[in-house]
Amino acid sequence: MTTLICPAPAKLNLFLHVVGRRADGYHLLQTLFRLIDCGDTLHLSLREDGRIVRQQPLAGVVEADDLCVRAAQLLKAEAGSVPGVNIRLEKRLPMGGGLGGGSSDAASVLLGLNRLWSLGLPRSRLQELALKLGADVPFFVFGQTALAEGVGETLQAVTLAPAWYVVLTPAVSVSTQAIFAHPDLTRDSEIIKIADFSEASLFGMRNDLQAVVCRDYPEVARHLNWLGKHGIARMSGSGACVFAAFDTAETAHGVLAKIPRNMRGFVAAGLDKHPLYDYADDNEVAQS
Ligand SMILES: C[C@](O)(CO)[C@H](O)COP(=O)(O)OP(=O)(O)OC[C@H]1O[C@@H](n2ccc(N)nc2=O)[C@H](O)[C@@H]1O
Ligand SMILES: Nc1ncnc2c1ncn2[C@@H]1O[C@H](COP(=O)(O)OP(=O)(O)OP(=O)(O)O)[C@@H](O)[C@H]1O
Repeated sequence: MTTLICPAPAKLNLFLHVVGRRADGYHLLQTLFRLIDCGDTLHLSLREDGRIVRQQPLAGVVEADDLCVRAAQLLKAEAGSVPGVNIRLEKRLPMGGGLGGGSSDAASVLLGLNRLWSLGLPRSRLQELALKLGADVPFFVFGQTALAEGVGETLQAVTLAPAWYVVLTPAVSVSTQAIFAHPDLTRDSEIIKIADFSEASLFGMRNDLQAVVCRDYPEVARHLNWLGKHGIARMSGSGACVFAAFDTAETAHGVLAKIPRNMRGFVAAGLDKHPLYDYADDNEVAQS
């Protein structure tokens, strides 16, 4: 049986500013996404009967809501007749962790099936489909460090220096929807000119979701306080995970080695390209 093993790397939001709100309630953001070399793994095996089958349960997520299954169904609706697939997910990323695990799984299914089913869809079309699954999914299909605007669908590639991140994973799950709906959330950060962005300006930036998450989840505040003693600590996405960047792997591992016994975390390197980047074509003509 043909099986593709597809990594689904996590992301960090190196900053995240909420700059407005759309009529439909979705928030307008400016954020800097970076992939890291840690994530879930998907096993996609070709079936011959056209069915999309999830091979293991996922805690708290019924099959119809599973972003992996929804991504495969979306691609099937786009492509028409397809062979079918068995989807097995090795889940490592915390759910509701702000690392984009579910979004990355969905993007890896889109990219993986584009290859497994020989669809030849261009990246631009896969990004449009990705947005139907969630605001973070287009970034993973884009597959490079990116400044994002809108709800996350307008993406511009940027180059960053190599970095190693200490990521702490508080044992709480934060609902993205609840944080964006929070009455105390500030939604009026000044819009930055993307052309003016430089890596040095990251120091003055923030995650606008962090204050409300810290108020409702003291565990997130505790992890930020500890990490803040060793570097510039910030929350990723809508939390709960927090991170700090270091110039060398050794420094990052040195900090991780000191974490208190009642905290968990890992070190991951910044990734410049998605491992499945080549599974989508950037040449629009390729589709015919
Ligand atoms: C916080 C981030 O992770 C930053 O990258 C994303 O903005 C969230 O992206 P995501 O997890 O893919 O979120 P979605 O699944 O699209 O949205 C979950 C819920 O969060 C709210 N939501 C999400 C994104 C956004 N820009 N504004 C919102 O208000 C909406 O109520 C939505 O129903
Ligand atoms: N395959 C999947 N993996 C993880 N979560 C899924 C999946 N399918 C659906 N979900 C739902 O999506 C929710 C968000 O999961 P995810 O792991 O992407 O959170 P997150 O890291 O906080 O995301 P973000 O950074 O985008 O806010 C989960 O709580 C779960 O209900």
